[in-house]
Amino acid sequence: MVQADAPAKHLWRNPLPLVLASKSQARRDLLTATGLPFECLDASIDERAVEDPLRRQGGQAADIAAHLARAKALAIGARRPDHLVIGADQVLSLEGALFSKPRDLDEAADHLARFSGKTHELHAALCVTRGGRVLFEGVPVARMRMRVLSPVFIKAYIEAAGTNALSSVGAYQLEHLGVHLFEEIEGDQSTILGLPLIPLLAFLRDEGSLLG
Ligand SMILES: Nc1nc2c(ncn2[C@@H]2O[C@H](COP(=O)(O)OP(=O)(O)OP(=O)(O)O)[C@@H](O)[C@H]2O)c(=O)[nH]1
Repeated sequence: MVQADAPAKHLWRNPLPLVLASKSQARRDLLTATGLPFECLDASIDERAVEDPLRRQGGQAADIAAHLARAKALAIGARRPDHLVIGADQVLSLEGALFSKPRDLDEAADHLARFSGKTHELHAALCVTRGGRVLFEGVPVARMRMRVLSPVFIKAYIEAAGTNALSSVGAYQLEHLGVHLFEEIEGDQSTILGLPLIPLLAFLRDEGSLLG
């Protein structure tokens, strides 16, 4: 699916649209907001196969996220060798412990109880490739200070959020009910939602595909 009527297509200097290697609705919405023409393809890589060995070797959150973002971009790049392909991945870290998306609502509640009253980091890796070559990589970080959550609140929040709590790495969607969870946030909204747009657009301007 290519965004045919991209509102900012007049800013786009590349004859080919961008490709977003992602099944994430949040990432698709973020790239749509830029108004640039793009196609979405799900990389469908086995993230655990990439992540588990790195975790066993003591890999840090930023390194793991960067490996996964690169793997997604390169996997789709093999199908779109002439396009600029964007891969992204997010890893949450709390006091050295790494968290992926919760598998069920009980685990989502457990994650929130562990995050309660503490500051966790969201490492949002971005990778842009073309023709099998990595052209840009970055891992901006957001710092999320969560307020102290009572068990009663966590239960009510999970009931209200429902399965939306399973679609994001921190069991929250900041632009929806997740905003109730925080005391202070340090970082760009697009970094928190999983696709750091500021560094992406800066790269595209430097590379010449986007009008500067
Ligand atoms: N809507 C929303 N999504 C968030 C938020 N924080 C993190 N996410 C999403 O959480 C998901 C993190 O999981 P990943 O493994 O990086 O990505 P994914 O969902 O598997 O999607 P792929 O890009 O196809 O790998 C991404 O889809 C992020 O967009 C948020 O505050 N709001």
